[in-house]
Amino acid sequence: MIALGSDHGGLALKRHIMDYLDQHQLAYKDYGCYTSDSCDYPDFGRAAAEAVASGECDRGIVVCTTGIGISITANKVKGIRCALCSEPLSAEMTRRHNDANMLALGGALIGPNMADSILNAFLNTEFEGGRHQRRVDKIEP
Ligand SMILES: O=C(CO)[C@H](O)[C@H](O)COP(=O)(O)O
Repeated sequence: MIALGSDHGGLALKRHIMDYLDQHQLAYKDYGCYTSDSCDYPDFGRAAAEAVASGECDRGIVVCTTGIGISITANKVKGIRCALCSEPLSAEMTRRHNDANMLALGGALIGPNMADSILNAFLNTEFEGGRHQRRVDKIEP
């Protein structure tokens, strides 16, 4: 189960991501926002991140205009490792090395084809463990 969250600036890309997940028969829960009315990204980034941290969802994907504010928000939740990615190699590497459990995207920066490439990498790459597990264990204060 994938937790989704966005503000108004990420809503269009989040809707594209929902289509992608539907096409790949991957289940998701949308923690808002639900309309294009101006809203506050921490409300929805935190809700999605808490769903991942609690185990209710396995991974999360969050979107705001730049992806920055909503990734900062998600990373304030204990247990969340949210990676802001603008190309697929970063998405692959953050899974392999950081065991990222959330992905952040910028709705104004990422087109649909690039989003699909990033999603393919994020959702289909396994954590390598080993020395990377030791480092991930040191992240939480
Ligand atoms: O990217 C964001 C945060 O990092 C927000 O989407 C952005 O700040 C929203 O701005 P506005 O209210 O002007 O649409």
